[in-house]
Amino acid sequence: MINVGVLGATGAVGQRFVQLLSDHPWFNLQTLTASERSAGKSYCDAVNWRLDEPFPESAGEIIVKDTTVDCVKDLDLVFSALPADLAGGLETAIADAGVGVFSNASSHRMDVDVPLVVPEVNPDHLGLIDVQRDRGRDGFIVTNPNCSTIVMVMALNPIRNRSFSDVRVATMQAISGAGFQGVSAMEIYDNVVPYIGSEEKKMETEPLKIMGRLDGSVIQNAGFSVSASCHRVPVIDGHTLAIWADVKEEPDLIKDDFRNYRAPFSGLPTQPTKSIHFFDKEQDRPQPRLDRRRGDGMTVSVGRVREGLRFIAMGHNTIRGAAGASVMNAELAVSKKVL
Ligand SMILES: NC(=O)C1=CN([C@@H]2O[C@H](COP(=O)(O)OP(=O)(O)OC[C@H]3O[C@@H](n4cnc5c(N)ncnc54)[C@H](OP(=O)(O)O)[C@@H]3O)[C@@H](O)[C@H]2O)C=CC1
Ligand SMILES: N[C@@H](CC(=O)OP(=O)(O)O)C(=O)O
Repeated sequence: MINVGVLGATGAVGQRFVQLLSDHPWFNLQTLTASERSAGKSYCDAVNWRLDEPFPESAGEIIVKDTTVDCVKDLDLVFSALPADLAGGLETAIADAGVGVFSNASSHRMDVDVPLVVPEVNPDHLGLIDVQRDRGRDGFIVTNPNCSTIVMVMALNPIRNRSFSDVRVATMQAISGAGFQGVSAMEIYDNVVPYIGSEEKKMETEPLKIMGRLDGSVIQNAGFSVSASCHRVPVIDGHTLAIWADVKEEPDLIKDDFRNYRAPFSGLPTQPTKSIHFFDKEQDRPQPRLDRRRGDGMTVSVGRVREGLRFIAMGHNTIRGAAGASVMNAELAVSKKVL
């Protein structure tokens, strides 16, 4: 077993990590950290459990620690669900101390030697870990993308060999994406908020790195551009995206791409049987309430493929878009014997 910890274990993403790791076949969940407000309490007393899954009793008696390098330096790896303003310095220090860091936070995503990985899309980018090691780092940092970006690149992946240069996307993002303190009921009930800070820039830059090519020790960005408009809607979990791409081929060929898509590997514990669920006939799918739990929250659903090329993609933002993505990245790294 590989000994792991979760940083920011009491938050929206941290709770998902604890849920996914409390009974994991490869990872032994040893350490949970949060702010000094939670430190010293048992996890069951510190956390306000808000997931639609039973509380994992095996984690309940773990004493939550303040988030420091010292309290995780003896672990093999940590999963980070820290706020981005804290994650930058702490993740660097933890990786330098010899621990593998799998992070959800945005702080290191665009660092030139840090892989920004979606396992089905760019597994080879884990090769950047060697670049970190070559410059003397004992541990390493691997990041996963922004939750809307993940859904988009998963949906573009089956058609990546069709040539496109211009991608446009409008998002309808769930409330849980803003974290537990993020959006008040007065703001979101009976409403749509057409602004999510920094989200559009992330969606316009991260996909180019993820779908780029690892050339020696450098990522060559993909050769398309993205224009994004991001919106918060009154949905608890599940980000829905309307995507336009300037693909020339007929929609029937593109439907075959989605229908026939298979992940390039199999057997990781968190990997869904189907990475993409394609709605061939139903005109009113995917929908977050009906489709977000497909593949235990790890499947991205695609539908309404029309000429243009226009289609809809939807995925669970705190599972496929965050904690599940990071756990699967770690499983991929273990399977590639990176640890
Ligand atoms: N929500 C989502 O869908 C996604 C989130 N992310 C990223 O994941 C990260 C976590 O997001 P989310 O879970 O939504 O955030 P939350 O606000 O729900 O949780 C924040 C966590 O960080 C801890 N924390 C806060 N301040 C400190 C501090 N000073 N020192 C140590 N720990 C602290 C909190 O502990 P305490 O309870 O003690 O305050 C809590 O465990 C962010 O970087 C976010 O951008 C990425 C993709 C998707
Ligand atoms: N901003 C995203 C969630 C998030 O925290 O993303 P990032 O890790 O890129 O800041 C949302 O609100 O749905």
